[in-house]
Order: sequence, then structure tokens, then C-alpha cells
Amino acid sequence: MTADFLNIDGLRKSFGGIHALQGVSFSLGAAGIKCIVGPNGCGKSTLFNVLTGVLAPDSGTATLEGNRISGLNAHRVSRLGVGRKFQVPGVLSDLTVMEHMEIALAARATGGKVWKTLNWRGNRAESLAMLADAGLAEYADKIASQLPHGIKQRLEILMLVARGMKLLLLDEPTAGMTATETQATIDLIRRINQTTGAAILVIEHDMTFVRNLACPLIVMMRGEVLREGTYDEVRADPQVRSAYLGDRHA
Ligand SMILES: Nc1ncnc2c1ncn2[C@@H]1O[C@H](COP(=O)(O)OP(=O)(O)OP(=O)(O)O)[C@@H](O)[C@H]1O
Repeated sequence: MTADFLNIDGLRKSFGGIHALQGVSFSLGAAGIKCIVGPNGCGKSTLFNVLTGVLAPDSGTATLEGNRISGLNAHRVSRLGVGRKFQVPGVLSDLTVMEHMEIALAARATGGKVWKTLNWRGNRAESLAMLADAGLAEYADKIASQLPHGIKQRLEILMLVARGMKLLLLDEPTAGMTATETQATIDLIRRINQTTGAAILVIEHDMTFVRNLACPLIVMMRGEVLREGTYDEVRADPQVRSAYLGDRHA
């Protein structure tokens, strides 16, 4: 594992008088996983927006494998291998699970060029293999609108892998899931990380998810990194407990 797969150095972003990011710095090694936690409004989404080219920072940099990604437009950041999954499912209602996978594989094969993607014949065998590996083979021919919430979310995560993304940014991937779906998502994230080597940053509020994913945590507070550490270290930190966790998680 190298320490400099993703380097975030002094990112700042303000909206008028609201200082959403006030010098955020941390790094993620190749094939690393970290969870970002923190109260509403602490800057988590703004950080993801900067890392995906939706917003340019006021100052500071983010680099992926030594290439600056902060300040590039979203298309260029995506071409460098940064993929994002939003909190709500973004599947296409009328397409089957298989068709979703084929589109994602086509996007990888064509470098994301839509006109080529539309003419690309999908790779059914590779799609099926990926679905089987993720435990989703039984849904291959189901229409997305008929899928349970948790399956839609896992399909979208798998599509990021099919697109060949090197860094997955997952924004509350288990929101609205049952405990069983949440555990299946944890298993999928771990399996993706181990088998593809994709690095993963996850924003989550669900501390049971965070504990079970068992990865290093970054606690954000008012646009800054308040603490980095393991679940147990963070949970025991008096500052984190008083500012975010409260005594429920003691
Ligand atoms: N486009 C914007 N214009 C103005 N203010 C914004 C904008 N985007 C975010 N903010 C503000 O920046 C601060 C950080 O917001 P952000 O959405 O990054 O927090 P968050 O940690 O993701 O919160 P949540 O957990 O509720 O999603 C908040 O005060 C928010 O209101």
C-alpha cells in the first residue's frame, strides 16, 4: 500500500460567509478504505463535490496517483478513475440489471464516449460473472424499477467497478436499508476492495455500518478533520463524543 494514492492537502471552500471546508487534509493509500463521519453540515458532501469536479476549491489540492484532480471538470475527473455513488439510487427504471452492467462495461470499453457506447454490443458474459460474484445473478433479467432498494444500491456500486473506477466515493450507501441489506452492502464493499484493489471513501452516519466495515475513520467537524483513527479510538475520543457521537455510542 502506498500512502499517496489520494492526497488531500489543505482544501478550502466557502459559499459566501459559510466556510464549508476549512483546510481539509488527509490521504488514502492504494486499495485503502476510509469512512468519513460527522454531523450534518460539516462539509462531507462539499468534499465529495470537490473530489469529483462538481466544485472547484478556493485553495488546496487533491491528487490521485500524483495527478491533480481538484479544479478539473467532472468529466476529466471521471476519466481519471473517480466514481461517485449518491445517497439515492440512480438506476434507470426501464432497464434490466444486465443492461445496467452492459452499459457500465461499454462506458469503460469506449472511454465513456456516449455515441460509441450506444453502438457497443454489451458483454453479457462479463456482466453475468460480475453479478454472480456480487451475489446478484438472480436479478440479472429483472427490471430496475422492480428491484428492492438494497439491490438497486448494490447494483450502482457494482456499476462503478464495471466502469473501471479506481476510487469509489460512496455517499451514505446504506441509507434506508434493512440490517440484512446493510450487511450485504458491507460484504460487497469489502469484496470489491479486495478483488479489484479499488480505493474507497464512504460517507456514513450509521455507526453500526461504520463499526462493521471496520476501516479507519475520519471525523469531520465544521469543515475540518477533527480526528482520524479506528472506530474504537474515535469512539473513545472525548472531543468526538461531545461534538458528534454523544453518550449513546460510548
Ligand atoms: N451550494 C451551496 N451554497 C451555499 N451553501 C452551501 C452549498 N453547499 C453546501 N453549503 C453549506 O456548506 C456547509 C457544508 O455542507 P455539506 O453539504 O458539505 O455538509 P454535509 O456534511 O454533507 O451535511 P449532510 O450530512 O447534511 O449531508 C453547510 O453549511 C451547507 O449549508
